[in-house]
Amino acid sequence: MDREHARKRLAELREQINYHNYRYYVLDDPVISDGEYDQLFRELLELEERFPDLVTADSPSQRVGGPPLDRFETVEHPLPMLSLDNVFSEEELREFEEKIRRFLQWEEEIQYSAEPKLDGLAVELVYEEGVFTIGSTRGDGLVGENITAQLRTVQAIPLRLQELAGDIPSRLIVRGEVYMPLEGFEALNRERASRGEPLFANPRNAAAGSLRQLDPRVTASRPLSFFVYGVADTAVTPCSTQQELYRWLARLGFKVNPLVLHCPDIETVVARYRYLQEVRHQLEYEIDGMVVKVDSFELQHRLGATSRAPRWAVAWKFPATQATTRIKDVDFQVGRTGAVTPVAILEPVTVGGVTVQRATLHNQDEIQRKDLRIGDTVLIQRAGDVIPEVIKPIVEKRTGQEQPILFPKKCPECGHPLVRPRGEAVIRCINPHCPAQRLRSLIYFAGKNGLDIEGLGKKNMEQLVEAGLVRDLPDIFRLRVEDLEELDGWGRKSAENVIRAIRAASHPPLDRFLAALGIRFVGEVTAAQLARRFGSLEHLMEASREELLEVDGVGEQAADSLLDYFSDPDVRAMLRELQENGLQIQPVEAGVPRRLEDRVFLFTGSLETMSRNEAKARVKELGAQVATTVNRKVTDVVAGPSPAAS
Ligand SMILES: NC(=O)c1ccc[n+]([C@@H]2O[C@H](COP(=O)([O-])OP(=O)(O)OC[C@H]3O[C@@H](n4cnc5c(N)ncnc54)[C@H](O)[C@@H]3O)[C@@H](O)[C@H]2O)c1
Ligand SMILES: [Zn+2]
Repeated sequence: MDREHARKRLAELREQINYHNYRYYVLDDPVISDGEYDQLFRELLELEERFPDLVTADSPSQRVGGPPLDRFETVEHPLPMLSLDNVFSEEELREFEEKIRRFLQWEEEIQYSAEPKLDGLAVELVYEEGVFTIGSTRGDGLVGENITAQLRTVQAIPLRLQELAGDIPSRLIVRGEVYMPLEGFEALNRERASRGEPLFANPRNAAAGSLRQLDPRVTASRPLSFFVYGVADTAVTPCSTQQELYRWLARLGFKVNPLVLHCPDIETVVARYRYLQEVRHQLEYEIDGMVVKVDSFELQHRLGATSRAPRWAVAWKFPATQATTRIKDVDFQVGRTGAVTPVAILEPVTVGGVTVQRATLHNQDEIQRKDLRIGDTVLIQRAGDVIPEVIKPIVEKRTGQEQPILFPKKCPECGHPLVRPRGEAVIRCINPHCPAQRLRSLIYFAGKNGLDIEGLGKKNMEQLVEAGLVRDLPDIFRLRVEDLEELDGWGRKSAENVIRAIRAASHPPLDRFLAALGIRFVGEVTAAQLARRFGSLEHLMEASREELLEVDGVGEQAADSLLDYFSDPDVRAMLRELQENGLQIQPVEAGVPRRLEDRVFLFTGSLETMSRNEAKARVKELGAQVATTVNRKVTDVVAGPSPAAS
């Protein structure tokens, strides 16, 4: 690019970034995702590096955040509150260390503090003689908003420091992040949607919007919390490293994030990043990366800062989880239980390295609450293995050409009229012979949560159904090697393997078999309780409504669903046929002691002697429940030997 082009592009970028800064920092209502913003910013930095004389004083690269809102009084920060430079790969992290080494002419190992990068809002808290006096936002780094009254409502912020720590400096200025736990964020957005108010794009914007409320009572009603991560001036503390500082601050009564880790070298930092990336979706709050800080205060002082960020710290961002794209159309999918789920067909977009073309819209109510339309530009999110979802429309991008999303009246698979049972959010096809439900029941029955028949995954099952070899569950047990080996891409060997796997899976214990049937409202846990209470399929099929309701975990809906299911003559015929074709259900000893009842397990990392799925099945057999995220109900955490697990 020549100079003239660069000048033009830079002006464009500055204008765009300033607009997005305004949407983000002032309105708490961004119109692009953080990942997209980071790309613009990166392009700006790269161009400015190539053409240093084109850097202007008002460039976003020279500044922090946005101006304070004039509805608040301002607070001048005694020492500037800076941003952080970003890195996006291990290579860039190592360059960061190299730069430090050159700057300091330092040969020895550099020690670090590696910390979750909390996705909230930076605040500064001033304590005079141990008493909280002034609290402010970062603002533009030099001047922030006075939100003392609002911050007083945040329970995790101590109003008075504990004196246990010995001498407290007469004036102590701490900094940290106010954040909104995910559960509270989701509840807040649901509430806002039901009142027709605009949704927050993420917990960060929700936290910022909640803190910058003129009426502190509104702030008090929002679930905010706080983690401390530094002080303005380390010289007033008795500490000489970041780690000592955290221990000291904890003794004063501050909440320090439990995942902060002291790293003796850069290798440990890298391992820690991988670890945090693995557990991030199990945390109760959102993190968008890891902050790496040089541990020693002496080195921090020698390194100093630029006008925008300290040289002794860097943010290593996680791959993005959000992006913006357009809803081209909406598809309606019929699930195993007949539920009809609207799925947005998207303009393909990459999120964290994966191309996303579809996202769930959940149900009609969600669509209405979020006010989504075909043609809308939307913010989407793909977090972990979870199905991508549409967070909200970007209303600013509407052209007037958007179309409402209309639900079909008839099942897209079988044409049967759809119904919406009273009190339910979903619309269903209740035709028990609906082909969509059949196929999905078959897939579920043979899948991981069912009999787990190796070689009969989704793809193969679809092929068998298409070839007319399987229509209903009993057909699985009628399959012969000769039928399978003829199929496209099979052959003798794989046919034999699958037949062997079917035979091996044909003696399931009653609870497993029940779960595999995929009866509505009867999940694994309920299936296990039912098996234990009734012992055999015959007894269960004869159970009355009252008897069913006596079983733990069986409510009215599950009881009705079971009665409906077992009273259907087609189902009875199907169950008989299954057994005639070689399926032998193993009775379960009624009333065996269940040693882990009332316990809730959480597994993280890979385990040594069994797979995670195996371990989960094991504890469930013993009566425990399994959680997928850290929450208050969890009683036991089983962590695999991840190198840096804390
Ligand atoms: N979507 C948009 O339109 C838009 C617009 C502007 C900014 N942004 C987002 O904001 C970022 C820039 O914001 P920024 O200047 O606040 O920088 P930043 O959020 O990337 O990093 C600095 C901030 O990290 C926070 N932080 C969290 N944990 C920390 C810890 N353990 N130690 C120290 N600090 C910690 C602090 O609040 C600090 O101010 C962008 O990279 C982008 O993700 C998005
Ligand atoms: Zn149907």
